[in-house]
Amino acid sequence: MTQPAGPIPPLLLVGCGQMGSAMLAGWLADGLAPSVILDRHRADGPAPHRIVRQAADLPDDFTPALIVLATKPQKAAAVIPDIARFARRAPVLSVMAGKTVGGLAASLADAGAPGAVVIRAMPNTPAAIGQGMTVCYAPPAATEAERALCGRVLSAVGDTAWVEHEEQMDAVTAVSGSGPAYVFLLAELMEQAAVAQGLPPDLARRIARRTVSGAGALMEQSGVDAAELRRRVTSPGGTTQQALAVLMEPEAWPAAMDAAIRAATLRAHELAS
Ligand SMILES: NC(=O)c1ccc[n+]([C@@H]2O[C@H](COP(=O)([O-])OP(=O)(O)OC[C@H]3O[C@@H](n4cnc5c(N)ncnc54)[C@H](OP(=O)(O)O)[C@@H]3O)[C@@H](O)[C@H]2O)c1
Ligand code: PRO
Repeated sequence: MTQPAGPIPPLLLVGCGQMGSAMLAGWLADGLAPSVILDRHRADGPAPHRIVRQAADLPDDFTPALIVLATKPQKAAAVIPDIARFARRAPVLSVMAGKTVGGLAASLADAGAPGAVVIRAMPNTPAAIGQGMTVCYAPPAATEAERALCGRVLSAVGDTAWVEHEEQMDAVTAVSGSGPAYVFLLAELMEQAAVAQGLPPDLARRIARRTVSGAGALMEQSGVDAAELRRRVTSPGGTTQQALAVLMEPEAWPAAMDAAIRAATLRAHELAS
């Protein structure tokens, strides 16, 4: 789908915690039209954007191009009545894990916004530096213009993809939504193991971080398959082969990653209700 060019249209960002502020950083870097950030913790924000602590501070005729819902899924029931009056005029883009389009639309209808358009997206925190991965789902009722609007907003913070089946969003959440945490854990564990081998902590931290970020950048820039890049590091009879024999045992990383993604997918499904 071709993304419209030009500035990112005015948003109402509801919830500006870890994910909301990561997206906001990316939007600010890409030229965000004057927008409103609704979050009870932020005291100030970058001009010309307006920070409000509560939805009641916004006038009834306030009409953003898009409402981005970035509170915890557990806060959905509390926040929806706050935004329903704006959702009568603007589509809602939810980044909440688990919460379904149908469930959110029903809650909005109960709160006075029948027929509100809800589109789902699952971004990740590298959005803060324009390196995010966001997967989106739009119900059949969403118009092409509404899809394009969400695509424009999300492509400002990285790569985007769409799924046809909403159920797939749970596995997406487990892989790319939560995924940065798995990569950061890898850096943590490599650092700890380096210290255990007698390296000074500062050097251990530096080489672990740089190895993870450098490998990620190489994978991105080369476009070569991860498995082939792995093979290029693995000299026959060398050190990597010894390490991979441990990690690639079926009961080691393959089983652990499969179980982890399964557990996260299940949790995303549970968060729907
Ligand atoms: N973190 C990630 O990597 C990530 C990735 C993809 C998607 N997500 C999704 O993004 C959403 C936010 O996650 P997060 O990690 O950013 O959570 P977070 O850091 O807790 O941010 C949510 C923010 O929204 C505020 N908030 C809650 N209710 C509000 C209300 N009624 N009015 C105004 N502000 C309100 C919260 O304040 P209080 O703390 O006072 O409630 C908090 O500042 C979740 O649904 C999550 O599934 C997160
Ligand atoms: N952070 C959210 C969670 O842990 C959703 C994906 C990443 O539930």
